[in-house]
Amino acid sequence: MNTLSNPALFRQSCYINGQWVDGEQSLTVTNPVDQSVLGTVPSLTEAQVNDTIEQAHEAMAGWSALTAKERSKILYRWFTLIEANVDDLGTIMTLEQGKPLQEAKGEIRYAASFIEWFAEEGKRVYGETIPQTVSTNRLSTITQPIGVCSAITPWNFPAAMITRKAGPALAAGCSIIIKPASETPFSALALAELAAQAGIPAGIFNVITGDARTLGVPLTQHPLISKFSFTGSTQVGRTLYEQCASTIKKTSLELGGNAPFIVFDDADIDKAVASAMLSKFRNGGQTCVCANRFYIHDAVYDEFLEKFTAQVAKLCVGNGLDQNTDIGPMITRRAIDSMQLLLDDALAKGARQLVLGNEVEEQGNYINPKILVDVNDSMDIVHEEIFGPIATLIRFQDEEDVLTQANNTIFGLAAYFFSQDISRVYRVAEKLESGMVGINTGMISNEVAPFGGVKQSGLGKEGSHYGIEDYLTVKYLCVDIA
Ligand SMILES: NC(=O)C1=CN([C@@H]2O[C@H](COP(=O)(O)OP(=O)(O)OC[C@H]3O[C@@H](n4cnc5c(N)ncnc54)[C@H](OP(=O)(O)O)[C@@H]3O)[C@@H](O)[C@H]2O)C=CC1
Ligand SMILES: O=C(O)CCCC(=O)O
Repeated sequence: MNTLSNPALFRQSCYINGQWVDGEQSLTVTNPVDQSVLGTVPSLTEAQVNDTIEQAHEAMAGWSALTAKERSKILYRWFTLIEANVDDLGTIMTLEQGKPLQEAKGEIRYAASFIEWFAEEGKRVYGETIPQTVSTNRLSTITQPIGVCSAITPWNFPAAMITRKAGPALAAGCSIIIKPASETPFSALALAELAAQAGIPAGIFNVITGDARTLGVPLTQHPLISKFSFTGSTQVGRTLYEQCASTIKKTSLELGGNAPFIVFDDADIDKAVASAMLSKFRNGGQTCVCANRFYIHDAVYDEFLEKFTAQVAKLCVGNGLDQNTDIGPMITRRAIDSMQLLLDDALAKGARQLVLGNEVEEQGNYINPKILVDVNDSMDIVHEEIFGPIATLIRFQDEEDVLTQANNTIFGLAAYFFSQDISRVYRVAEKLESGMVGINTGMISNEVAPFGGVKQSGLGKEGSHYGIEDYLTVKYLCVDIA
């Protein structure tokens, strides 16, 4: 981290109640490029987490008493500081997460956009008046901050998944405690440093690190936590949802996906190919909204495959700090091992892997982009989240049939399709079982639109004007004026 222009952003302590706090034990954080040690972070005890929650609860009284406009000004300062430090924050992210530097800086801007958006949106939280049912009654609602919030976030978007939760929480008047993924805590701690510089009061934005199970228990079960938000795997989401049940917490879950990417015979193929590249290979394929299964109409299959293969063959695998790199290292060796199991299963069941000609030696956490053809529904790779740079192609002929295949999954996060027929656009968009649909585009994420899934991809919406609702309660007031 000695290349940072602002070394204060590299913090190796937790940020709790306005203080930098250490633990008796620590976790080591490594660079996925070569497993070299970047630094350590504390491994907190459950007792330290309980103290953090109590302090966040006390701090919330002052923060929620500010006007929305006062909170907005402070959040706006945080946004400005994040943008001003994009180079250093991007470097920290590339070093701990692996994604190419330009992509990392893009994520920092994306992360900042949630703070800016909710700084504004916090000022537009309204109650309402309701026509009475008894003439002497006056009925209305007020909205109030829900209380202390907790969040557990993943390594694939180490900054944006934090601000997408902290932005609305703070704008609503809540305090929040974040547990980032153990692979990528430094991006979270750098955000905490900037939160402090922005003047966010002590106890309102807290970042804690340590063993996931130890920290997860109080974050999901402490009675003073009112709302829990999680982004990560469906498997862990299920466990945390169960843990939240014991104290009936309001819960948002943004879990795994298995996005279909359908190219109809009336599609603009060049556009579909360009979008496929974005959707499949963003963050090396380690994104919950990445295309996981490509369904290509028989009539355009050969054209799509030829053009797609030509583009994939240009991708460069390497260190994210190198300017030419398109795909950095995967986050862990374990991630590659899981992909290998899916590949082996698919190849054993008749899939073919194309030779692209740009392959590098697959050592450490590096994996080449791959295209599999002759893929079918019997293969695990069609049903599980790949989370890596492997594109699987399936031919189809019939719209109804491809919809049945696309919907044949427990997941329902994102779906994409390409068609220039307006009737088909509405017909297919309405029938796809997913929370988000990209139509003639492979990029759907931004701060102004509701991000979230259906089925076992999760609960709730993040970003957009819906995103703040999860951090508010609606209180109904009934006044008898007789
Ligand atoms: N929807 C999405 O965006 C994501 C989906 N995934 C999917 O999950 C797969 C596995 O990735 P993985 O990193 O293991 O994802 P996880 O779901 O295990 O990790 C996400 C977050 O949950 C935490 N966590 C894990 N187990 C517990 C627990 N028992 N109690 C409390 N917190 C917990 C992790 O902490 P710690 O890091 O300390 O273990 C991390 O902060 C990926 O291959 C991908 O398919 C992964 C990440 C994001
Ligand atoms: O994969 C994820 O969980 C983060 C989604 C990134 C995005 O907002 O597009």
